[in-house]
Amino acid sequence: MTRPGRPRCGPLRAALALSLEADRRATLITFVSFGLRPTVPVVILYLVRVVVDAIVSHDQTALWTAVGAATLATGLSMGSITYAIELNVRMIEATAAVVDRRLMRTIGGLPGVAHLDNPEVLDRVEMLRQERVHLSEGGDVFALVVGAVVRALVTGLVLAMVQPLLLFLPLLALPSLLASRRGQRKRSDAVARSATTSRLAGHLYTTGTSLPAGKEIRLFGLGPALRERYRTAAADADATVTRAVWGGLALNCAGGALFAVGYCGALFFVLHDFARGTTSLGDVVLVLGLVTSISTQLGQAVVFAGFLHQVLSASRRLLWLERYAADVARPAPTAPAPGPRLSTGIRFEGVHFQYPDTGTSVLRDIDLELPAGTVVAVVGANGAGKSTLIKLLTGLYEPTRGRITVDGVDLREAPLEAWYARTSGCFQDFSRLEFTVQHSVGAGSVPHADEAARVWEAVKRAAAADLVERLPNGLATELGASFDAGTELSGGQWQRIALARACMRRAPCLLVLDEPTAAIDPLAEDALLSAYVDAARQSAAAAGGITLFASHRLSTARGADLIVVVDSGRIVQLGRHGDLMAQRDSIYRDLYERQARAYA
Ligand SMILES: Nc1ncnc2c1ncn2[C@@H]1O[C@H](COP(=O)(O)OP(=O)(O)OP(=O)(O)O)[C@@H](O)[C@H]1O
Repeated sequence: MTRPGRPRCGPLRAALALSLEADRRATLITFVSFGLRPTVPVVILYLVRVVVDAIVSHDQTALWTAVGAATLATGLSMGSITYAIELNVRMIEATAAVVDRRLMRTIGGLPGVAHLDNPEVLDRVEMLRQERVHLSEGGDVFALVVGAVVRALVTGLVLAMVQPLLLFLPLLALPSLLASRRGQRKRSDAVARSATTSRLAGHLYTTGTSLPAGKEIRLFGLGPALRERYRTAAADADATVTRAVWGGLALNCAGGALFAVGYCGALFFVLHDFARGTTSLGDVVLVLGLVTSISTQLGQAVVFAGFLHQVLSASRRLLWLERYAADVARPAPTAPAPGPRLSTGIRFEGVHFQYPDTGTSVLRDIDLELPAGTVVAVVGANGAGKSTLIKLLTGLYEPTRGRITVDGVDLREAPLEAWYARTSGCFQDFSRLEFTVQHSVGAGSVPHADEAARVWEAVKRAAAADLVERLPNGLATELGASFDAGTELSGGQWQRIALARACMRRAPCLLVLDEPTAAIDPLAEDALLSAYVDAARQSAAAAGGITLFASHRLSTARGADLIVVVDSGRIVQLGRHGDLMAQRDSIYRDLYERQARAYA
């Protein structure tokens, strides 16, 4: 597993940069406002001291000047708060959107999909999903911390003016703050330790509340078992974190007790000075007010320090993920981008493949030549390795050993994005993109997604015109439950939309169709497959394109130029239908005849 190197900037800077990127003006105003506002109560207490001393000494000018200044400070503070809070909320919302975009970009930018199989990456992504909110509050929390620090400094300064020894009082708050920091560390370590269990609990929750799983949950009476498994997983994750929180609380209490002793000492000290006549009544009022407010400030500082810790640990995770993405990025390509036309074809040379963090190879000793312009069928039993072969061909995974070449160029050396752009496909676990039909299909070629004529052409090539014509608003029909009045489609209808999406690129060098008709009725299946063979021939003529489909139904493979029979991760037979049927001890013929009898 790749270990990311050191990030280029610290977590605090990274968190602040997010707020500034989201809304610079709101962030700066929040800093100024939240940074200065906490000093207002200290200033007012100081003015109260002036008022008290002015009353004692009958100094009318000082009295009314101080009352006026206190009124002005309170008014300004009250007047500005609504505006500042409004901007603060705006800053948090805008930052949340920036964080989401960053996460989508980072995760979407990981080369291929192998990293999304990595449990450590999945755990970090899951934690980041949970902690996104802390990242969006980074600017806000930093402003609160700055405010607390400024207030502590001003309080210390004012106390020192009365009696320099009182300056030590705020210092007694330090152990409490350090204890809180340690407690927060324990908590976030516990969150990291329980990430896998939390991920499992999250999966169980999503399964228990999602529409697709709802049918089986009811039919099989899975609800109670699912809830019980969720309860156990959530309780496990929670117990780990709760233990850490209790440990942190004990430390906090010890720190708080130390401060309480100092607080009592300070009160005793000032009252003693007043009794001796070395401080004024105003000083006593001032010190009593400030010392009392220090305990509130301390409580706030502990909370803010906790918030800051959450922001920093979320920011560290984001930096880790970004660094990881940068470290696993493919080296600059040394081969040119594949051209628009395939001349010789694609070759597998001694390819082995093993999924990340698994001990077994699912593809072994694959040597295979797919000539340009051919229609290839990959057949085999469940788990034989058909989909994996397709994922390697499209560059979504890299071989663990051996190489795949396109017109003689090793795919690892070619620019991956350029190869993606020359391919198209419909995967077994195709996406149900809940957009309008136009955009759900058009997503197959983003530059042409808004061109209705181009989208219709793809819909027709996927033999899905009858489906789209029957929808209430044709191409403008909104699909899925994400829309208020979205049209829900059947499984087969969604697959036709996914197939139409695969047809948006007119002449790809490689078109892969993994079980393209699995959810489609047998009558439509025939029409669809002939449409594909026609399209494949056109693509072959235009771009030397290879059309490769994986299927369990061997009858669909009959017309292919090449049939690849895969069994337990190895190619066991290769050839045209007639040749394979004619071979002695042919696994293909055996399977074909058994299927023919079963479907007869
Ligand atoms: N993401 C993954 N991580 C680990 N193992 C995987 C993953 N995907 C597939 N496998 C394993 O790889 C093997 C081949 O799977 P693959 O999906 O390629 O088979 P298939 O021939 O397409 O099967 P089916 O006909 O059922 O779709 C299986 O044993 C499967 O358990």
